[in-house]
Amino acid sequence: MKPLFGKVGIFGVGLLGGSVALGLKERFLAQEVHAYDQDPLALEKALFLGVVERVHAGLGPWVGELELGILAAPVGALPGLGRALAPLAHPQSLWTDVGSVKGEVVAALEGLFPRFLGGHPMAGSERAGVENAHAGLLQNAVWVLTPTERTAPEAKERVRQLVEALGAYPLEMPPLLHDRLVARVSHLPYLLAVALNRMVARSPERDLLMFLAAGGFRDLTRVASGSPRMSRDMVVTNREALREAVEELRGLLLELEELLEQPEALLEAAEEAKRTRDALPIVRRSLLPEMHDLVVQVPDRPGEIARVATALGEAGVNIKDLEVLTIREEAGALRLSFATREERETARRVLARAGYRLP
Ligand SMILES: NC(=O)C1=CN([C@@H]2O[C@H](COP(=O)(O)OP(=O)(O)OC[C@H]3O[C@@H](n4cnc5c(N)ncnc54)[C@H](O)[C@@H]3O)[C@@H](O)[C@H]2O)C=CC1
Ligand SMILES: O=C(O)C(=O)Cc1ccc(O)cc1
Repeated sequence: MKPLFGKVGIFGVGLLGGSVALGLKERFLAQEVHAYDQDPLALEKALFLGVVERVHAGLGPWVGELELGILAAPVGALPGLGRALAPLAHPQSLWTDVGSVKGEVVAALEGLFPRFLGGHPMAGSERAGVENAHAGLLQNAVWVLTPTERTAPEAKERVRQLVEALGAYPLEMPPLLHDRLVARVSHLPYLLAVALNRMVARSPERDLLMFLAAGGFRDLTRVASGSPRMSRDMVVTNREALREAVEELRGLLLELEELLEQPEALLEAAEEAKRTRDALPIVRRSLLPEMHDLVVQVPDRPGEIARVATALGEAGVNIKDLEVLTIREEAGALRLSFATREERETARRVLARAGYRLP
């Protein structure tokens, strides 16, 4: 059977580029996957890890052989990369990107390639580089696509096919709406993570603070561990929308500061926050069908996940998703997801009988 695409090129083979390449490979979606990166070490790793078939340290005639090109370098590098690629690209070739910001990027790229559609997979991790890439990163992820009046309908159809074939859910919206929304749910949280870490780093009590930082600080600041260059480009390129979001947050913080003198009103705010947070479907999997979660406390020692999985397996209960919630060193918790309420209740009984604590 013929794969969905002929030769595919990945431009910037880091966490995202590598994950797309692995998805193409695992699902037999491309005849051959080529990669270009400005960092020779990234290319070496991509080849060594078997993420792509061919690597190129420079752009050249090989680009003209591609049916599909995917730009996966940091947002600030995308327009320049596009300008270097456009004269080499086949006129019929299809182009897309995975950049975290769409307005400026789409405006720059859609003028360069006759068949272009901007994209942004809402999936990621706080680890950078191709060595952390895996196809599962994109599976079940919401993948925003940002067509404009200039987008060729057939280009849109082909990129949608790509996204669906990679196991993700395409969601269309205009580029600027995308930027306003992700400013609030992704870029502002990143900036906050930088601010919180900066507060600790600059404190004369830095060492003590580091020692005391528990789950809350870690959870809230996780995204600061990602690629600094990628994240810096993301917030700078989306600065207009982000400024608005920062302004909104500033107002909210002032409001909450005042509520410190009104405990009843603050309790209401806390309850509202809990309702909102608890209603998030499943973090990073927002358009998935409803899942039924169970959190189980486990001692931090070898074999615990296996014991939980075996107990459930023997009872015929299928675990659909699993997340390790590393809260403390001596104990942690697992979030287990099941397809049905019945399976979750069976799991609850099985694990309680096996002596596990279910908070
Ligand atoms: N990290 C994440 O969680 C997510 C990132 N994105 C977007 O994906 C893109 C890539 O980010 P990551 O894979 O996380 O970063 P990364 O740092 O893991 O990989 C970026 C790669 O691009 C290469 N690169 C930099 N400048 C280049 C240039 N001018 N030409 C060719 N290659 C170049 C780097 O050497 C590196 O190998 C960014 O546009 C980012 O906004 C989108 C969704 C999630
Ligand atoms: O790890 C996470 O949860 C993230 O939120 C990472 C991330 C970084 C950049 C994006 O454009 C999208 C997601």
